[in-house]
Amino acid sequence: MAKLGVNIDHVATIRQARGGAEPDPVAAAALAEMAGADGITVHLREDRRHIQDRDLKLLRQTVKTRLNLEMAATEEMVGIALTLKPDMCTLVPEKRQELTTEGGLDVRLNMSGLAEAVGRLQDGGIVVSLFIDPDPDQVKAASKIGADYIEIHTGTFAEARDWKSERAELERIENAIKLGTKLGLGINAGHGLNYSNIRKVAALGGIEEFNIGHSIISRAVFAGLDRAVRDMVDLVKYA
Ligand SMILES: CC(=O)[C@@H](O)[C@H](O)COP(=O)(O)O
Ligand SMILES: NCC(=O)COP(=O)(O)O
Repeated sequence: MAKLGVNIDHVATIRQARGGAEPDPVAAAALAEMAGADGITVHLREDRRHIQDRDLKLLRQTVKTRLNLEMAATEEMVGIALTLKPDMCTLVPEKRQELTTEGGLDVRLNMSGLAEAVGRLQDGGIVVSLFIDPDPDQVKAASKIGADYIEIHTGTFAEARDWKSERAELERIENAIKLGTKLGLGINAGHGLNYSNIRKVAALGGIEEFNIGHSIISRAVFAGLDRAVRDMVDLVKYA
């Protein structure tokens, strides 16, 4: 059965809109866990647009499931991770101007820098995942540099506007799952997944954990976080 990691960045986005103290992503993490989340995901961006260093410190002390820290493979972030020791680090590409992550890491192009970051994090006892597009060359490169997991970027699938491109992207995701599994990588997936499109990806099988944020927090605005997490847990586990 697949697991659900709840990304709580957008709770912090609302807090940062006023620069105050609420809503607190630390409280959101506790509620998500009580509703059945298997893990909590946060993206500490270099520009600190949502999650703050204070959140990360408190989450490390309070998260009872698993804490997955998404971050760029920079010196600053590797240092923070080695001090904080999240259960998993997911290395992601980051652009200052983007509204959200626009694609996967180019592992092939940045092999040596990423290999160094992966090695340093693993030496610190942290499990490392690489957020990549469902591209066989990127899957092979992730395996080559010793990543423990890949997180398959599902954003292109989520944005497909006709069945043909959606089916083509699902096929790419399925092939990436098969190849990654064959190479001994653990497989996670995420980005842009919601209450309608999750079934198709979950039904492929072979994905250990889905990281989902925006759609859950959006539903929580109307239905409450407990209901929103429970509904997604059901979809992820019983697709
Ligand atoms: C890496 C990824 O797919 C998402 O977790 C995303 O980067 C979350 O960060 P934002 O909420 O800033 O888009
Ligand atoms: N890595 C994907 C993630 O954590 C959540 O992405 P989204 O559901 O907010 O698009």
